[in-house]
Order: sequence, then structure tokens, then C-alpha cells
Amino acid sequence: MRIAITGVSGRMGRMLVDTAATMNGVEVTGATERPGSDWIGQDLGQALGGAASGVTVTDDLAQALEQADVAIDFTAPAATLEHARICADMGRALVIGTTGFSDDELAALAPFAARACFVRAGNMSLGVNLLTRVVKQVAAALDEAFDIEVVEAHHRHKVDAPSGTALMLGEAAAEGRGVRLADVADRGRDGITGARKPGDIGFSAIRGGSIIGTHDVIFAGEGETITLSHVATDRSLFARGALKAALWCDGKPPGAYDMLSVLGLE
Ligand SMILES: NC(=O)C1=CN([C@@H]2O[C@H](COP(=O)(O)OP(=O)(O)OC[C@H]3O[C@@H](n4cnc5c(N)ncnc54)[C@H](OP(=O)(O)O)[C@@H]3O)[C@@H](O)[C@H]2O)C=CC1
Ligand SMILES: O=C(O)C1=N[C@H](C(=O)O)C[C@H](O)C1
Repeated sequence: MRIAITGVSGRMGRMLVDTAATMNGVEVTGATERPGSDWIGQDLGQALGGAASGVTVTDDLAQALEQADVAIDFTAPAATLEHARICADMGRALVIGTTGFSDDELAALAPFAARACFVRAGNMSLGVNLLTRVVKQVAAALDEAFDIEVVEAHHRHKVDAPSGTALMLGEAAAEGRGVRLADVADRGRDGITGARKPGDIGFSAIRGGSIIGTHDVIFAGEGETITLSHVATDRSLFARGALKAALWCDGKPPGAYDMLSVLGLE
């Protein structure tokens, strides 16, 4: 599978190049960066401090996709939307790891996914996707006597909160409870907040240092607490998931898919 990586100089972009080199059946044949980046026009391998790879970094995804079957995108919502339009126009699959979309941006993404295979997930790891199933089950088994709180921690560079993973876990808890997350989410407490509303699902975000990604879903009852946790210790985890999704897209009809489909966890 020939892969174009967008935002290739970023933390996940670099990790995707390194991880692809260790996996069978995938080859990085295209790479993009933001217009104006120092990386544009450079050989990808040399830009990464290694040997020449024969892949030139461009700011034009359409050009990168001429030699690729699928794009993998870990950039930022506005850039991802533009990449989605290009993939849809060219009939190329797209794996989206970007997080922090607004509701309007997600609505704008949907028509593009109707024209090619799109896989999107706020977390590409097996562990987190499996955890969403467990959270749904536990939330379904417990009533509102158990308060649900999602606590996440990430590195100091992360720009969005709650994390995409926290929102996936919150959605799973809401689904288990049979409610809409939008109706019960409590996404920021400060000052005299009043007592906690029964049934709310709370979110808290910690930012600091080089934390890769830690998520706890807390079910707090009277006299007992259940905590379900996931700790990421290596970004290659997300890259492996994204590359697996790219391989999975081969021959799939157009549509919006998630990692539960890719991992067979539905
Ligand atoms: N789903 C998952 O499993 C995971 C998701 N993520 C998400 O992925 C996203 C990226 O994370 P991370 O790699 O840490 O962030 P980085 O900021 O390190 O990387 C993003 C890269 O995208 C580049 N970029 C921005 N706009 C464009 C554009 N128009 N064309 C090409 N490249 C562009 C940025 O350039 P510049 O620096 O110049 O802006 C940067 O190099 C975030 O939303 C994060 O939450 C991260 C890890 C796992
Ligand atoms: O920005 C990150 O780093 C991460 N983002 C994703 C998220 O928002 O949940 C996945 C992972 O936690 C790392």
C-alpha cells in the first residue's frame, strides 16, 4: 500500500515514517507539510536526518497522492478538511487521526467520506478502542448513583481539550447510559459551580511535560469507586493503528469508518 503522510514534520508525522519502515506491505511514497515550511522541496529521508528516500516533501497533497493509494492525516482540523476534499476528489482513502474538530467541522467532513473510504478515530490504539467497549458495558450496568468522570493527561504541546480519546470514552459512557453526550457533558469547572448534577459526565484535562496520553474513566459511587485506565507509553502505538487502518481500506467501499471496524471490535 502506497501512503502519503500529511504534516510529516510533526510528532505523529515523523512517527508514521519510522513505523512504516518496520511494517510489511506499506511504503511511504508521498509527504506534505504546511505551505511555507522549511521542509517543502527537501528529500523526506534527508529532512529526517537520514539517507535520501526519493520522496520530496510538498505542500500539495494532490501531487503527493498521484503516487499514493491512501493519505494518513494527523494535522489540525482546518488542514484535515482540505485534505479530505482532495482525497474525495481523487477517490483516495484517508485515515484521520486529527482531533479537536468542532461540530460544524465534523458536519463538513461527512460529505467527503461519502466519496472514498475514510477511517477516523480520536485514538488509533487497540487498547483505547477496546476500553470504549468496556466503558459502555460498565456504564450500562451502573445507574446515576455512580458519577462518571473522564480525566486525561497529555504533553504541554497539545492544543485541544478534552482530548479526542476522552470524547470517545465519554461517548461510550453516554451510549451505555442511553443518553446523548451533548446533553450531559460537563467540560469545565471553575469557581462556585454548584453541586454536581446527577447523570452528568465530567471531563478534566491535565497538560504537562512529555506525557504521551493517559486516560481514566472514573465511576464514583457511595463508598466505592471503579477506575478504568489506559496509559500510552509510546506514540508508535498510534502510528501502527493508523497504518493498519490504511491497509484495511484496500478495496473498501466509500464511507465513514472507525477503528472498531478496523480492529474487528464492533
Ligand atoms: N488519533 C490518534 O491516535 C492520535 C491523534 N493525534 C492528533 O493528531 C494531531 C497532530 O498531533 P501531533 O503530531 O502531536 O501535532 P504536531 O503539531 O506535532 O503535528 C502536526 C503537523 O501538521 C502540520 N500541518 C498543519 N497544517 C498543515 C497543512 N495544511 N498541510 C500539511 N501539514 C500541516 C503542522 O505544521 P506546523 O507545525 O507548521 O503547524 C505539524 O507539522 C492532533 O490533533 C492530535 O490530537 C495525536 C496522536 C494520536
Ligand atoms: O495530541 C496527542 O498527543 C494525542 N491525541 C489524541 C487525543 O486527542 O486523544 C490521542 C492521544 O491521546 C495522543
